[in-house]
Amino acid sequence: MVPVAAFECDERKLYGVQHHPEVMHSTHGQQVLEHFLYRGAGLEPTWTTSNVVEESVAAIREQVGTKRAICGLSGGVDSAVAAALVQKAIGDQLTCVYVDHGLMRKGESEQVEKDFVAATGVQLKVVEAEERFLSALAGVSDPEEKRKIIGREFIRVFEQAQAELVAEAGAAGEDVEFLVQGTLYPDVVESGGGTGTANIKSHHNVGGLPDDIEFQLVEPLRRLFKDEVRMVGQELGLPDEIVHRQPFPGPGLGIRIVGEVNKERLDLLREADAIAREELTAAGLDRDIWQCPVVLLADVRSVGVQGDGRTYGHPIVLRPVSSEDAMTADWSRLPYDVLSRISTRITNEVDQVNRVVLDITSKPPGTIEWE
Ligand SMILES: Nc1ncnc2c1ncn2[C@@H]1O[C@H](COP(=O)(O)OP(=O)(O)OP(=O)(O)O)[C@@H](O)[C@H]1O
Repeated sequence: MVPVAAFECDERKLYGVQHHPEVMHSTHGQQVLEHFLYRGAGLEPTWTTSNVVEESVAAIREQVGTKRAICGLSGGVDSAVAAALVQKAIGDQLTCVYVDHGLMRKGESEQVEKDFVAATGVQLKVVEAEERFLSALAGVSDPEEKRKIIGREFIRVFEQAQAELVAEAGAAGEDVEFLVQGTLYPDVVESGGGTGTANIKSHHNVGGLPDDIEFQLVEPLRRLFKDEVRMVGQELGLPDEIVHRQPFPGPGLGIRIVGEVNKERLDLLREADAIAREELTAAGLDRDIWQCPVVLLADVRSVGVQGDGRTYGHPIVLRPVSSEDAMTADWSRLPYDVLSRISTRITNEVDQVNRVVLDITSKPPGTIEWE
């Protein structure tokens, strides 16, 4: 971390550094970089969230003009912040679409439908599609099959909503030409840096948005990293639950039920997951863990004893992990008393669950999600 050489060059000093000051755990890494940029290279620290917001708003207005735009909201940070920025720039020229597939966690649809709308004033079209998704998933337990079905249904539903909006706007003599995407800088790098009219991130869990769409993209987060996106979200006054949401897969709880997915099982899992999240938050652990999938082993039963009787119920798995980038992960060493509270509450409060187990596998070999 110590500078190993300093050259005179163009009246400014260039410092050579021996290792990776940008990596979060490098001691004094931040200081070394600040020194290099502000003193060595003579740059000014002008990056502030309010500058970023101002500049993005101006750029979006310039790009979209008087046309209309749409944006799919997933409940995740990226699309929420992207939508909030675009809303700030062009107001009611933007319409957001939220597909409620019935696979969200407890309270998440309300966060999008009520809290996000209240914080931003955005126009939102909600598509209630729970029944459609659940009937498409009926009888399916293979994980890949589930993902495909959810992705396929999502695209169909989204396309339909999109077509309706385009038709409504057309009837009013307006054009919908833009689609807002929450593409971040790492996505840009990953996909080779190109820009243009579509090729939406192809690694999407949900299957992504349709790739034959004829919209121009508005991607206000293209130059930001995740932590910067959260800062911008905060600056825009978005609810904490959205800004600090941990990663959650597009197919939602559909891939956290090992076995067939149905409403009853989803409700059980929603309860168990809500308890785990509540206790982790109460213990102040949200920022220490990367995410904590809660999984229902619907195809497994074990014997238990609750009250006066014998039970034959399902196990719930807790999968708390620590990670920097989700490529590798380690299981989080959560305090025993926190684990104990979660276990006691889940077995007491969630019907048909008589056992809570902890997943202590790192990634690799185990993935973060079970399916
Ligand atoms: N339920 C949904 N309703 C409407 N749009 C959605 C929904 N789920 C996903 N999308 C759209 O598809 C994009 C990709 O979905 P994915 O779940 O992979 O998101 P992501 O890349 O993790 O970003 P985010 O943080 O926005 O969720 C989202 O950014 C959003 O625009």
